[in-house]
Amino acid sequence: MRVGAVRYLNSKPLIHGLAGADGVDLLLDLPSRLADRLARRELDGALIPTIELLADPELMLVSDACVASRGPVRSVKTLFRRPPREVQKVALDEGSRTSAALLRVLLYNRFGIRPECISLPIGSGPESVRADAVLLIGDRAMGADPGQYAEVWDMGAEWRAWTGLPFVFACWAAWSGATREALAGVLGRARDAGVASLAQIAEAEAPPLGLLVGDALEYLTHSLHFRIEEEELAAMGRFAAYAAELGLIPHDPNLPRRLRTDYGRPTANR
Ligand SMILES: C=C(O[C@@H]1C=C(C(=O)O)C=C[C@H]1O)C(=O)O
Repeated sequence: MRVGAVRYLNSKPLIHGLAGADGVDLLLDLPSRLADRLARRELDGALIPTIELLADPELMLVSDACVASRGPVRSVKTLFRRPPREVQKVALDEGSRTSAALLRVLLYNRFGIRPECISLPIGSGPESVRADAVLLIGDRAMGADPGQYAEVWDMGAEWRAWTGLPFVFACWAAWSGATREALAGVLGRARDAGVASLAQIAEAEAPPLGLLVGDALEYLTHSLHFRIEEEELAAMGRFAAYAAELGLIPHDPNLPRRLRTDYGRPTANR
């Protein structure tokens, strides 16, 4: 099976051990590109930005393994050059879909703002764009220097403060129930093995990213949450409702069915 996953530090615990898994052909890319590849059916399943799953009535959640946070996430930030309530133009990290939608949802609901949106290419830093705010995700967001900005939002913390809920940034999705049956167990086991090996992952991954091992371990252990539980499901539903209200995705009355996580049981009665 062709499976795509995000290459950031945040998803290493989900794919630790997956490369060697039987029948899994693993490909790593940016979250936004994985969503496009899954849409073109080049992949059977992929770890994609949550908003892409919420937006497509044919996609199904495949596993309860995810990239979420229950408070500050540290690797998804909006850097404001002027106060948030004055923002007119935002630059959105090319790798992001979900956090891009999250920023628009928060600006609209808190300040009634629908900003002009431009893309911040992967190879370009925040200083390269003229915008009132810049959204950065992934490893490069962790190192962003807050000193030179009017305000910095940690997007996990902002969502939590506003809704009281966790936030699910990325999750596994597939087109068919058959793929879901085949992948659910593999992905869940890979996550369990990864979460049991966070120290080892931090040690291997931190140096090339210019992070201290302790810092990377703290991020993987405390900032991130790798399992979709009741609260995460509620958060996905709430986020879908806000995004639909803003016209970013269609409203899908079947969403709860697509987000079921009672995998591994016979499909007949679903
Ligand atoms: C937590 C993060 O979540 C990422 C954010 C995504 C998005 O905004 O679309 C997609 C995948 C996640 O890996 C991060 O970038 O650090």
